[in-house]
Amino acid sequence: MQDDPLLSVRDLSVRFHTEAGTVHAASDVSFDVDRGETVCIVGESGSGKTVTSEAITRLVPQPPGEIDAESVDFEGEDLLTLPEKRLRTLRGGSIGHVFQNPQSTLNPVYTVGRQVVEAVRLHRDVSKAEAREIAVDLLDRVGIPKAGERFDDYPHEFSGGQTQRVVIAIAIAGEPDLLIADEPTTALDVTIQAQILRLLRDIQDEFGMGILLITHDLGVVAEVADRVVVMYAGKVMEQGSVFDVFENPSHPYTKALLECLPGRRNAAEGIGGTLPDPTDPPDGCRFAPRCPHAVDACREGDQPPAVNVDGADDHVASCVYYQAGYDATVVQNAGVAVATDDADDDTARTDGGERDD
Ligand SMILES: Nc1ncnc2c1ncn2[C@@H]1O[C@H](COP(=O)(O)OP(=O)(O)OP(=O)(O)O)[C@@H](O)[C@H]1O
Ligand code: NI
Repeated sequence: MQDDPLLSVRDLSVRFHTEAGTVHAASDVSFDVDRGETVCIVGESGSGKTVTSEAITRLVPQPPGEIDAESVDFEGEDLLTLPEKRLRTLRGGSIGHVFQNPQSTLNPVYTVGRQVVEAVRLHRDVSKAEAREIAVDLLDRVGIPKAGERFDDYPHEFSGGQTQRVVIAIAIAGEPDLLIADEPTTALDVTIQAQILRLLRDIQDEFGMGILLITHDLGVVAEVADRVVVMYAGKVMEQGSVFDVFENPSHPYTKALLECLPGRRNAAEGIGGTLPDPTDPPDGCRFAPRCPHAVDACREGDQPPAVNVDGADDHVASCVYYQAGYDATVVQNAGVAVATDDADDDTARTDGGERDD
């Protein structure tokens, strides 16, 4: 018997009604996050990662936003139709959220300790003194040295890496089952970045929570993901286990992204062209205008359905070439597979998603 996923998102779409027109920020996005699992949403800037993650708990302001979905199921409740009051209990409680801009999470006029205490008391019925104890413990656990002494310091007295640790402490204050972390390491240098990723992993091991991690950095994905959702221009292009997606990238967009990794063919140039206008996305596959393999069928109708690309039934790509009557080898054999025969270049290779510590 298999447990239901912790989070199950089906056909989630987010539009913004603006003076310039309707922005199609995310369209028919579907994925699951299991308990204890890390799912990464990856894609270029503007592909709809943040909007998707914030729509899960309906944080996208409506209006100008408009969220719809078949369902957004979290622990048996449909977040899409849940009363706002219940949703507020879940936010910061069962669902922790680390926002893309950590500075905006902390209020500069209150001490860090007070803000962690507030997060604790919001979701746990404890006295002030107990909350303080829990807060110090949380700060300690996320690696703030001498947490008790730092308790009454203000946010500006913390470095970027420490600020991110505090933000994570606040996000886990409610002992979440799901942690949504939006580019949690982007602003940090590589050493600190590695520490923060390790911290998230340690917390996950301890609490068994599911993590939805948003990043544009494939290096981060290789480091932490169990599964990967590749987004482009608001649509899911490909998804599968980290092993399948890195070893057998199947959508031309995923291949193009991987070719931009350090040491790869397009490391310097990046993917040619730009994202389509989100108020007027192209017909057919949204990547077609930049795709070297695009044929007429790629420019017609809707985004191609997600179809199984190999034996693994959870590895799917939304590409015309995997449909009956097309020769999938045209896209499968192109690109990354031939780009590297350099054994040193293992940036994109992972050990099948296994953790190496
Ligand atoms: N409040 C808003 N009003 C109008 N358009 C918006 C709004 N918020 C986001 N968008 C648009 O939605 C699209 C997706 O944005 P989103 O922030 O989700 O991208 P992202 O993948 O998170 O990018 P980044 O890597 O830069 O964080 C973009 O075209 C963006 O301009
Ligand atoms: Ni974002």
